[in-house]
Amino acid sequence: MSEENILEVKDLHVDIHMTEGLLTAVRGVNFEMKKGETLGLVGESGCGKSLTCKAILGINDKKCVPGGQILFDSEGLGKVDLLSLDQKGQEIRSIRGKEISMIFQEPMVAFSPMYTIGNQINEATRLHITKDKKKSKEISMEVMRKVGIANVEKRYNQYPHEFSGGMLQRALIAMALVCNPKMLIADEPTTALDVTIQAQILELMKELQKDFNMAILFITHDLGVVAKMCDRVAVMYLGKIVESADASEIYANPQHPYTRGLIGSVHKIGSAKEERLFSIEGTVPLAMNLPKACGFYDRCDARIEGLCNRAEPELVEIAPGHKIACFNCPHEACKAQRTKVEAALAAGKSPDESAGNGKDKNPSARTETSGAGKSPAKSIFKKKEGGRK
Ligand SMILES: Nc1ncnc2c1ncn2[C@@H]1O[C@H](COP(=O)(O)OP(=O)(O)OP(=O)(O)O)[C@@H](O)[C@H]1O
Repeated sequence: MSEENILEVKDLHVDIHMTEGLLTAVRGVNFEMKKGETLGLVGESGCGKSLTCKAILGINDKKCVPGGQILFDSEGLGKVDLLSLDQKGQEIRSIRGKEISMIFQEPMVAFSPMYTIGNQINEATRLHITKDKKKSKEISMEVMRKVGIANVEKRYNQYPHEFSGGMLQRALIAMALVCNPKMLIADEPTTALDVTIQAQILELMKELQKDFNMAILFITHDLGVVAKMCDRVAVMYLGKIVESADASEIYANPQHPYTRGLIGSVHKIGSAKEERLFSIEGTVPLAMNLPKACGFYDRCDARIEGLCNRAEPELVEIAPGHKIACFNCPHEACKAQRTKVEAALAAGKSPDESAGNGKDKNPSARTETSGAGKSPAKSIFKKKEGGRK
């Protein structure tokens, strides 16, 4: 594990054993996070973002089975593979909540309505920092002040229903930060808030990140939030990362057709009124019995027939720090992968060694198995009918 990294996720898989069959929800995800940086994990609903995060914390359902490696630079345990730890054992519990914290999108669900806010923040303080009641209350109140909760003495003894949505999200952030974690996982932390409160919370998170010098893994489908918050971005589709780069590079120079679609679907302030928003036709297919093909094939307007429906591209680096998994990309590294896979297919060999995860159950070409009941799309980027005038 590299010295500058706090986290390295290597070939992460999450398989879900359903009565209908095996759902390969996360299919070989690789990324790393440097100390103190913010990485945005972006993608549509159902592409595997939350399962990836829950695998890091070891809080996935029993039926969701992770594989691969999640290396974490822990204070107490040194460099450790989180997946090798007993997911209910003492070691992972000494990391979860203390060294790695998480905030969710729904603070109302995260807090129990039965206990006061102070009591719940204090629970983490007592568990991980000090058993001394007076001291732990002081620490909890201090962090409540830090996240901008006024009148802390009164607020400490109030119940969740007495807090507004924005204030409750601040309290949730306080609970996540009370142990001074090295890493924070923020799963859509502002989705449930209105835009002005959203902006305040994002600003607060940025300030606190500097104060606490922590890395943030930011899960979102909102590219506006990514632009504001993230140093780097990993775009996920159907359980895989299809593009990753610095945030500024992703916006200036998106290469994967899916990333271009996501960016095109965000309205930019200052753009002409007549300019219409793009929508990506179809939905993320269900990752069950996937054929050997690019996961985005059915929705892609840049697909290459006979190739994208027969092999799955791997992530290749096209510029320092910029990776993409697409056969139809003009960069040399992508062209080299394409040539190799085409040669393997022409020779009647499996292209698995050149590209594709080789774990798919159905080796047939992707024809009718489009998943999620979609008809094969002619173009993914359909201009919205009756767009802005
Ligand atoms: N406990 C579970 N049981 C069955 N299927 C699950 C479970 N958790 C997740 N899935 C499925 O795994 C896939 C990935 O889910 P995940 O929650 O990681 O997606 P996501 O990208 O975080 O979406 P969202 O933005 O909606 O949270 C989806 O098809 C989802 O329905």
